[in-house]
Amino acid sequence: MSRNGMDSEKVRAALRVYFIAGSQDCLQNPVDVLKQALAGGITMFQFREKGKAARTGEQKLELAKELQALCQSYGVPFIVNDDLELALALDADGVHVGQEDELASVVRERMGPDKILGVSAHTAQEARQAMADGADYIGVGPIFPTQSKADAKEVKGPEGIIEFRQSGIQLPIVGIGGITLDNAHLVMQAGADGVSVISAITHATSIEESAKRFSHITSGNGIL
Ligand SMILES: Cc1ncc(COP(=O)(O)OP(=O)(O)O)c(N)n1
Ligand SMILES: Cc1ncsc1CCOP(=O)(O)O
Ligand SMILES: [Mg+2]
Repeated sequence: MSRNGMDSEKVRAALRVYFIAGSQDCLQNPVDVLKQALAGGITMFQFREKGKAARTGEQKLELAKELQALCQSYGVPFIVNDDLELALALDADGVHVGQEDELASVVRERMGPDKILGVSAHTAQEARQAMADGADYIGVGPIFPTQSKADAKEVKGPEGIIEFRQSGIQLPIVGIGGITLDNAHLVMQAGADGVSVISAITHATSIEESAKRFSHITSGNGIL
C-alpha cells in the first residue's frame, strides 16, 4: 500500500481505459453514454462538466450523483474534475486537478489519504512536485491534437511520455488528448499505464464497442 492509500498497481489497472465526459461532450443523454461505456469495460470515469454548454448548480449535482451511482454499480472509480467541493460533497473516489486548479497538496489534505488524486503534468518538474504533493497518477498531454479542450497546451506526441520515463518518473501515467483506436497503442508503447479518452468514446458510432476495443488494445493484445 502506498502512503496515499491506493496501491499503485491498482491505480495502474484503473488507468487503463480512463473515460472522461460531461454533458457538453455527449451526442445523447450522458447517463446513457456512461452506461454503454461501462458495459464496454472502461476502468475509471472522470466527471468533467466544463465549458459553455456545461450544466451548473443543482443540475450539475444531480447529473454527478446519477453518474456516480452507475460507476458504483460497476465497481469503477468515479473521479471529479477540478471541483473539490463537489467531490467532497459526493464522497467521490477522487479528484483530478491541473496546474491552474486547486493546489494538489491542498486537495490531498482535504480529501484524506484514501482517495485517488490525479494531477496534470507537462514537465518532469511538475511530475515530481505532483508526487511530493501526494498524487497517485499524472495525466500527460495533449499527446495528439484535440477538439475537446479549447485551452489545451502544445501537442507532445508519445515522445512526451517517453521523456518522462527517461527522466526517471515512475508514477502511474495516463496519456490524454486526441487518443483514438488507431493511435492508443503508441501511447501504451511509450510507457503510459493507460489512455484517457473523451471524443473517441462519446462520438463513437457504438460507444460500447469503442470502449471494448480500447480495453483490448490497452490490455496488451494489440489493435483489433
Ligand atoms: C486524466 C487527465 N489528465 C489531464 C487532464 C487535464 O486537466 P487540466 O489541465 O486541469 O484541464 P481541464 O480538464 O480541467 O480542462 C484531465 N482532465 N484528466
Ligand atoms: C481534458 C484534456 N486535457 C488535455 S487534452 C484533453 C481533452 C481530451 O479529449 P479527446 O480525447 O476528445 O481529445
Ligand atoms: Mg482542471
